[in-house]
Amino acid sequence: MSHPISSPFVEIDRADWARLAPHVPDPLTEAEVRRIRGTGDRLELREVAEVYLPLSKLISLYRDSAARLHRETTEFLGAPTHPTPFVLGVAGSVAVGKSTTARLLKELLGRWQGELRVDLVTTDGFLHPNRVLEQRGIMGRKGFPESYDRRALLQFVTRVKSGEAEVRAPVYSHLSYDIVPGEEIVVRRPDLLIVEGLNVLQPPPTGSHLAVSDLFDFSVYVDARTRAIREWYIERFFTLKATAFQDPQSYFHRFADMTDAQARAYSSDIWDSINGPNLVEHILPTRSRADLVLRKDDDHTIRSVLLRKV
Ligand SMILES: Nc1ncnc2c1ncn2[C@@H]1O[C@H](COP(=O)(O)OP(=O)(O)O)[C@@H](O)[C@H]1O
Ligand SMILES: CC(C)(COP(=O)(O)O)[C@@H](O)C(=O)NCCC(=O)O
Repeated sequence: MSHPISSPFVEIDRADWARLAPHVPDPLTEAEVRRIRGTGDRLELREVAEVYLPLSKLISLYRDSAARLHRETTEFLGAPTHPTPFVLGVAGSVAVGKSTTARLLKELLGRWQGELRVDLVTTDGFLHPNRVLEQRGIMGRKGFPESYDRRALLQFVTRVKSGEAEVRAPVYSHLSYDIVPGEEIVVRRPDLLIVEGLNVLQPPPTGSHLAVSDLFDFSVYVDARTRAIREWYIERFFTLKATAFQDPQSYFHRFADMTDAQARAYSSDIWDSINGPNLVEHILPTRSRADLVLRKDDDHTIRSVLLRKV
């Protein structure tokens, strides 16, 4: 008789998790929460206090432990070694709210123990430019593992993790729907690097030995029901249609004057042909590789936290 695979996580109900919150008076202002909150997300100050403060505390425990291990290893080797940045991965579907989570953690962790230098990099900068995607006939697979220059991403994180003084990453624009030629972000030996993207928890592709997730000291997967994320994607499309798409520079400007029926049909189609299949085939299977899962309800609020059994 085969046994069901038991979960690698313990699930902690939001109310129990909130009791672990350290006392931090006014961690962020309303204006800061508004600035951090992505289009369509419902992040509230209450969620910052109840969910993200305990999470920041936990991540800082992992960071302290990594620093201690580093000190002890240096002592053991009897040779000085430089401390390396702590690397945090944030994964999840398109439209699940990963970028809000990543921006919020950057803000909270940066203020946690004095002034920590935290840098945030999104993996869209490592997408192949549209020109290459077109050449390879994979424009309809933007966001799938093969649409990224995975080697360049791995090299980037390896160089940051190994303490290089200055490491550069390319930049993607949702406005032009492409890599921005000549633009880059520069990472200079941060204390902590956050790497956010759909595919950051992928195992190494066949023939490679290492994946970017092998360099993570901690990882968070933002999770919700697939049906709910589909609705969030479509709702966000409507909001973007009324805002970002109105910009004549936007790649999506041609959709700015769509009727509601056309917008629903078009965004459902993108979801059903690209983002939905990518979630089911590639992203969801990586959830169990995370150290922690934030599970959202259909109204976007975080319902529970799943923590890897240690
Ligand atoms: N076409 C677009 N135009 C402008 N902003 C966009 C567009 N698509 C997505 N965004 C923004 O880009 C960010 C990342 O979106 P996404 O990759 O879907 O991840 P998530 O919703 O999990 O943060 C979000 O803040 C979203 O609002
Ligand atoms: C740019 C993205 C692939 C996300 O990139 P990430 O930063 O997660 O690597 C995604 O937001 C996207 O634009 N997907 C293409 C399909 C669509 O237009 O929704």
